[in-house]
Amino acid sequence: MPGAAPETRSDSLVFFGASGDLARKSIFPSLYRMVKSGDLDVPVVGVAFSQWDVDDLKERARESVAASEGGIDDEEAMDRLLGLLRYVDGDYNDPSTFAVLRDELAECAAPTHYLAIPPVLFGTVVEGLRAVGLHENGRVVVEKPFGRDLASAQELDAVITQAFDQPAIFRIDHFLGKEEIMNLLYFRFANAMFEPLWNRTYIESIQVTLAEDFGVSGRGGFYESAGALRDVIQNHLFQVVALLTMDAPAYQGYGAVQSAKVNVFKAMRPLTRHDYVRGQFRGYRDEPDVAANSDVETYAAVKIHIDSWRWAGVPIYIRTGKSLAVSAGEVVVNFKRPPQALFQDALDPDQHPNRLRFRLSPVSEIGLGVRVKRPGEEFVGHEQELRLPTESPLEVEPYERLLADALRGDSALFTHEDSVEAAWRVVDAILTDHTPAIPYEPGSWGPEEAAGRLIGQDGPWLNPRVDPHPA
Ligand SMILES: NC(=O)C1=CN([C@@H]2O[C@H](COP(=O)(O)OP(=O)(O)OC[C@H]3O[C@@H](n4cnc5c(N)ncnc54)[C@H](OP(=O)(O)O)[C@@H]3O)[C@@H](O)[C@H]2O)C=CC1
Ligand SMILES: O=C1O[C@H](COP(=O)(O)O)[C@@H](O)[C@H](O)[C@H]1O
Repeated sequence: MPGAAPETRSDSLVFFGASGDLARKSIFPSLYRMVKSGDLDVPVVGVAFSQWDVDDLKERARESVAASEGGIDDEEAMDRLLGLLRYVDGDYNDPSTFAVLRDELAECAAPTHYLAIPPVLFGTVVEGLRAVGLHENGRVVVEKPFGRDLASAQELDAVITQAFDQPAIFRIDHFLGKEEIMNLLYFRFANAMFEPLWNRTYIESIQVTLAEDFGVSGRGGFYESAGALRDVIQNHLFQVVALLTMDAPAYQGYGAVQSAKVNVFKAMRPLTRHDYVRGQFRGYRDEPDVAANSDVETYAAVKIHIDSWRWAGVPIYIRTGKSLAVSAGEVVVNFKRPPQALFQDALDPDQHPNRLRFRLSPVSEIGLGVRVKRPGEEFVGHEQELRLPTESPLEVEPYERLLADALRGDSALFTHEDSVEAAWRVVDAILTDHTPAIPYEPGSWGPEEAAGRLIGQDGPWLNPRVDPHPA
């Protein structure tokens, strides 16, 4: 029997990968916040292969929340979270792990299984659940990347849909649960003033940057099997581009947003090696679990073409990298210059066009870059930016939002298989047909070639500025 009806509220959360990096960084703090907000009051079964017991899991949970922003500010809620935790130890390749899990879930009729594990094990875990009947009346939340390429994504989908119906499959992309990314959709379609300009007639180019000033943080094994293109571009940053460039949804409701996003991926031209620059920070090969001759990219920059009426001829540049100069996420929409050089500074190549800038992290902000006249006799101006901080202390963390939605059976903010496959179609060729990764210095902005060969005349890259004391 297939998985749960979408509207059923889950009565337990099974959390595969409880000893992992994501669990420590994000999931325990989110579970804690869910307990505080009343969104989590069901047993949480952590599963890992660390030879832990439930006390080790509780210790990890406590440490993880204590180290997160805000720390433990409600001891009673922390105790409630600890009281919900159960633990199962075992290898996912060993069927007995799932038999033990089934016994642990004996009292639960509708579990949500969350797979925060290495992507190569997604299929193994789903088959393990199915073998012991834990798919019945259950749902599954699968981390990204969903597959390694188009063919493996289709194979994975076939394995998962043997166990779970599509409405019980939640493909998570935590960027879709970020306030500043949901705001891209809201900002575009809640304001009428930008929509007439949002096309090839007025927009010259778009840049999307996700820079991180840290390396692979002990995740060398994972990174060796992924690389920056699979880790971040095919999923998180493509979702950002889709929200930025999609047509208006045809009706109210998130189903229409899903369709509009798929249309963007379908209109993206498949990338070739000429649209792609790869880099690797010096020192990556010395990381644990990284091959001494690894060619895996820790930096990736691509030039996207959307062959649609709206976007024909507007290049969209996406880049991401580890060990770059700063940690920041930003989108810059560059508008075209005025059609005539009316003022004497208009021919200055350093004069910036109008820009709309969406700072996604570390703080969120929208900036509108315009030129204004400098006081004086001359008609000479400079660029000023209207800055709108959009950060709020009340923000819900992405995993808090998305896991609560999954437990409720609300799949609006999760990706669908057609989107995943359409996105793989765009990058499929360059996963294997590419130039070697170019070494770059940690703390830099990545290989020069991304500035030269890739972006060229459409540049320069606009590097996000991180204020030490943001306004
Ligand atoms: N880390 C991040 O910043 C983010 C990660 N993700 C996604 O989350 C997923 C997990 O990533 P991450 O936490 O970094 O990965 P880690 O490698 O840190 O953690 C993997 C987890 O899987 C467990 N595991 C591995 N092999 C087995 C096995 N054979 N049997 C049982 N358990 C096993 C590990 O257990 P043990 O250590 O006990 O062996 C560990 O708990 C990935 O899909 C990733 O793309 C998504 C967003 C951000
Ligand atoms: O999925 C991933 O995302 C993080 C970046 O997400 P953020 O919310 O922490 O900005 C990235 O560091 C990681 O490599 C990747 O697996």
